[in-house]
This record gives sequence, C-alpha cells and structure tokens, in this order.
Amino acid sequence: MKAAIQVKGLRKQYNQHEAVKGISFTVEEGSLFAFLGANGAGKSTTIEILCTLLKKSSGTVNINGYTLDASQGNAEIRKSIGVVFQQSLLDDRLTVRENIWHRGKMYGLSKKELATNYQFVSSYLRLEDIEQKKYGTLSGGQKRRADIARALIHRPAILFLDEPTTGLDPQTRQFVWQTIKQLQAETNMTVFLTTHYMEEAAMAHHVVVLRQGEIVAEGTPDALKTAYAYDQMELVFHHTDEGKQWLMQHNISYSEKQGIFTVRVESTLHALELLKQAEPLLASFEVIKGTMDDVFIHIMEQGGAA
Ligand SMILES: Nc1ncnc2c1ncn2[C@@H]1O[C@H](COP(=O)(O)OP(=O)(O)OP(=O)(O)O)[C@@H](O)[C@H]1O
Repeated sequence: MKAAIQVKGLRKQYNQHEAVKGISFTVEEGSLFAFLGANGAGKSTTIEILCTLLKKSSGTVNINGYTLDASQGNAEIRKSIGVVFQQSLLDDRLTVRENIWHRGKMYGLSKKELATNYQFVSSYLRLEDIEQKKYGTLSGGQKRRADIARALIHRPAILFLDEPTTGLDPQTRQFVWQTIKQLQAETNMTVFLTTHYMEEAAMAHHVVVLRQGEIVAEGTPDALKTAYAYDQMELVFHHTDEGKQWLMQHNISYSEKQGIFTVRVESTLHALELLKQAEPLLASFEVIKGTMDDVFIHIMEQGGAA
C-alpha cells in the first residue's frame, strides 16, 4: 500500500511548551484515518502543520509524495489537500455557488474544469437546493455541506476533516458520513479525521490516539478494542439471592442494578463457559461488546502502549 501521508519524529514547540513530542505515523492512500485525543493533546497543532498552516519545529512530513518544507512554499501540498475546519472559511455575503467558484479560481482551475468539478461536488453534497442562497443565511447542516464542497472543488487527493460533525443534528451527521464513505469508495480519496465521536472513529481503517503530544496507542478499531476494551455480560437470575451467591462462590466480580448483574468476560468463549455453568439459575442474559468509548476512556485513564 502507498502512503498518502508519512510523518516522522514531528515536534512542535510553542515557547516553553512542547505540544507535539516527536510523533511518527503513516496514513495509507485511500484509507480513513482517525486522529483522537483529549482536549489539548496536540491534534489541531498536528493537523495545522500537515495542512501547511503552522511551521513544525522539527521532523519530516511527506504528503502525497511531496516533502513539507516552508522554504519551498508547499504549493504542491496545498493542491493535494482539502481542509474542513471547525470554523467555516466561506464568505457569509456570497452565495454557496459564488463561494465555491471563487475558491476554484484561487486554485487556478479553468472555467471548464470548474464547471466539471462543481458538477461533481454538487452531486455529492446535494447543493441544488442551497447553491443560490447566501452562505450566511444557511442552517448549520447546510453550511457544513457547503464547507465540504469548498474543500473538494479542486479534487484533492487527501481530505482533512477537523471534527466535521460537531454540533450537527443526527440526520446531517449521517449524511456527511454517507457522503465521505461514498467519496472514498468511488474516488479512492484519503480522509484524515479528528473527532470526539467514538462511533465515528470505529469506522476508520486506522486509529491513532494522542495524549499530551505523544502517540499512546494505534491500530485498527478491532485491534484497539481487543487491547483496551472488554466485553461484558448482563445476567438475570430466577432468584436474585441465589445468583448473587453463585457469583460469590465462583469468585466472579460483578456490579448489580435492579436485579441485573454485570460481569466482565475475557472472550466469547469465556462467556459461553460461564453461561453453561450458571444455566440452571439463569432467567436471561445479554453479551455487551466493548466499544471505542471504552478504548478511549481506558487509554486516557491508564495510558496505552504505543
Ligand atoms: N499558539 C499557541 N501558543 C502556545 N501554546 C499553544 C498554542 N496552540 C496550542 N497550544 C498548546 O498546545 C497544546 C496542544 O494544543 P492543540 O490545540 O493542538 O490540542 P488539541 O488536541 O487540538 O485540543 P482540542 O481537542 O481542544 O482542539 C495545548 O496544551 C495548547 O494549550
């Protein structure tokens, strides 16, 4: 697999404070990459460096085959990337179409290229109903569609999304995600995402977790779940007291709420063994799979192994 982004030993120092402490990672071409971390972990600093908006202190960054180097202007990198930040960059007084055309011209697209690319972004982002409206009059969800269209007008190889769905209603979040996934599947675009929604991170091909400027865990969502989350089982007994006694006799730790006992299980096989043993006493049970939320909380509380 080809690397769309390669970062080696990246550091960023703000006066006395080292916000990014020598991180290295690779983003594969055509993949969905999720960059996670609590507030202040260094996500925005890293993303701004990759997008050529902030100077690194040291380390090497390669984007779409081009080496990041402020002294060379980074024009090729800028052409390779589209960026959707939390704050919009569009002009409130212009219509959506004017905003996007204006952006396309800044990239030096010809009229013909602009028309073709506009058609492309408009069909993905369903701009027909908002293209003649002034950006300042749009709802939050409509604005986000226009923001993403703006980032895509020059057909970049890599799309950076900094918390793209924060503050959006569930329906718009779903639309944004469908669009991103469809774009990826149909155009092999690489997507670099930061998010606070763990269910979004669970859709990524690769996840990197940052804490205080360092990578503390990385892998596929499944590998991270295996390492940092665990499955649980909820048990309901015919007779609560009997069940409680059975758990204590078998040295099984549990928590109880209104007659539902929650126990931790190491694997599905372990759950099966427990169920077999407890079967005569059981009224019902449910296995609850570990989530990316568990992964994040575990890593932030206890730290992970990079
Ligand atoms: N311009 C700056 N000058 C000094 N320190 C800064 C500057 N920008 C960020 N920092 C510090 O660097 C650290 C990393 O900040 P950064 O914004 O990159 O984190 P983040 O992971 O993006 O957080 P959030 O999720 O809140 O956006 C923080 O301790 C922050 O206070």
